[in-house]
Amino acid sequence: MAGEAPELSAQERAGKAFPVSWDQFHRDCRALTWRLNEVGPFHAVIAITRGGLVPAAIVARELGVRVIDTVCIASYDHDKQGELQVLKGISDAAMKLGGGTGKGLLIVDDLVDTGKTGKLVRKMLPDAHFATVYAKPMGRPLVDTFITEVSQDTWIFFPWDTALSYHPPLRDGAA
Ligand SMILES: O=P(O)(O)OC[C@H]1O[C@H](OP(=O)(O)OP(=O)(O)O)[C@H](O)[C@@H]1O
Ligand SMILES: O=c1[nH]c(=O)c2nc[nH]c2[nH]1
Ligand SMILES: [Mg+2]
Repeated sequence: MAGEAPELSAQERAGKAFPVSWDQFHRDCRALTWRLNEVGPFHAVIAITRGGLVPAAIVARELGVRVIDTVCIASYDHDKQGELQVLKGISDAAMKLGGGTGKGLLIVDDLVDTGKTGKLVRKMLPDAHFATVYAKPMGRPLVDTFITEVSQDTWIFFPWDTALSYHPPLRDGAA
């Protein structure tokens, strides 16, 4: 409608940017594994796709876990969160390994923001251990282990979503 302010995306509302390089992400995933190594062993890793696939591969490699399953959830369309859609649930084989409740399973995602995604997966596997690399305050209570907390008004830019580009000098008004 004319005169109405356009709705801001989650990224625009966030305001602050936290860009993460591949190198930094790999290091943070390794740091996460150091913590998880004290908690395991785990029968399987469950990656929340798609963002959880990259940390799940690194964590599983470091922990020596070879059984990996996915739970496929779509919510953010680029940077706007809509209704959560479970596109693929946890496999029967992984469910069996976790005794039906997720005991001994490790859920991995790249981050928790509002916690909506994490809450849904926790409902599926209440006894699983939930690990993320990054956590914002709203989602933090849902996570058992994470590495870095960023403020709620920060948008994390992952290396698989970004590319190197020219940045104007601060003097010319760059943020
Ligand atoms: O705590 P929440 O507010 O629910 O947000 C966190 C979720 O959002 C992102 O996934 P997204 O839905 O963008 O899908 P993707 O992993 O396929 O990029 C991220 O990877 C988490 O899974
Ligand atoms: O790339 C992303 N960065 C974020 O901070 C975020 N929060 C929810 N979903 C997200 N995706
Ligand atoms: Mg995700």
